[in-house]
Amino acid sequence: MAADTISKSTIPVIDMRDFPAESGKLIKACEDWGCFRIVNFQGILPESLMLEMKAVVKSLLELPIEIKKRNKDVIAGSGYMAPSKINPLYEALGLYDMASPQAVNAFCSYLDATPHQRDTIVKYAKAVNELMMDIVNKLQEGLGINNVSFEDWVCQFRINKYSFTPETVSSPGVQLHTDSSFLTVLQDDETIGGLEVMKRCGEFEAVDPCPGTLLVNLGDIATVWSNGRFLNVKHRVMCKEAGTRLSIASFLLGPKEATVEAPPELVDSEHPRLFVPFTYEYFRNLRVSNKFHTGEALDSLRVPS
Ligand SMILES: O=C(O)CCC(=O)C(=O)O
Ligand SMILES: [Fe+2]
Repeated sequence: MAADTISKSTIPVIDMRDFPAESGKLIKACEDWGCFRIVNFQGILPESLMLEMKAVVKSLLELPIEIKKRNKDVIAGSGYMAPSKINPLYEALGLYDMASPQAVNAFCSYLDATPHQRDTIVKYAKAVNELMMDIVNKLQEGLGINNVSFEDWVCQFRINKYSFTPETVSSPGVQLHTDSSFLTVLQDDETIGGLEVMKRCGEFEAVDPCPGTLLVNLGDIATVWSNGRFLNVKHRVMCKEAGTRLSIASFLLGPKEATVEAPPELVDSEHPRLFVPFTYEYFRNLRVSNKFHTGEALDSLRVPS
């Protein structure tokens, strides 16, 4: 797909087959927007697998609530989220550590998944992880950084369902937030829109559906790792039309045990280290226990100036 056939929206579009030519545009997208759409990644994640995964997600989210409730948290907020007072139109299932066969097995067993559904989840997780590694390597090349390995970083899935009706038009689907992750690969709905990203100036930009492409959002950990260069994009979902919106978010969270810190290439006397090193687990607990949704957790982790 050619980059210039994509939507009216001005969100940057990155052609994954056109590197290093797209490198400057990729880094600028991370700095100015904290998000971008990617095209031409089908060699890693074929469209047929994206559609198959969407069908699996749809049937899992249609299970009776008693079954969905068996998908318990492994870390704060990683399991089933029922519709709530704050987000009554929204529910989600989650799989923490999608690269772990035991974690995938537990998730599938609790939800009585069929062998075909399990197989699709495993294939999708592997492809999305490979795509994430491709993206982070392109980011590193763009910044002139070598040798940082992201292989042991934990990945989490969240599959989201929004039940929109004519009566709920203009209501929020999911409240304004940043992702806690380094980056999020989002397979959004093919037809039902509603996602909005906040630009640096504070205005919202609608992210229109664009089947066969993926949206990449940068989260709080990207801001820390890039020593403040990358924007942790704030975003929300609004009900714009009646219909069911289904999205699949795959989060590259942080290292399993090591601390998150900017690589030395991004730190010098003109760019002093902005954040103290911390583990992802510490950060996640800080965010969840204080109900920090839009990056406020980063404030208390700044190096005193
Ligand atoms: O459903 C969407 O499009 C957005 C989901 C999202 O922002 C998230 O899961 O963090
Ligand atoms: Fe998000």
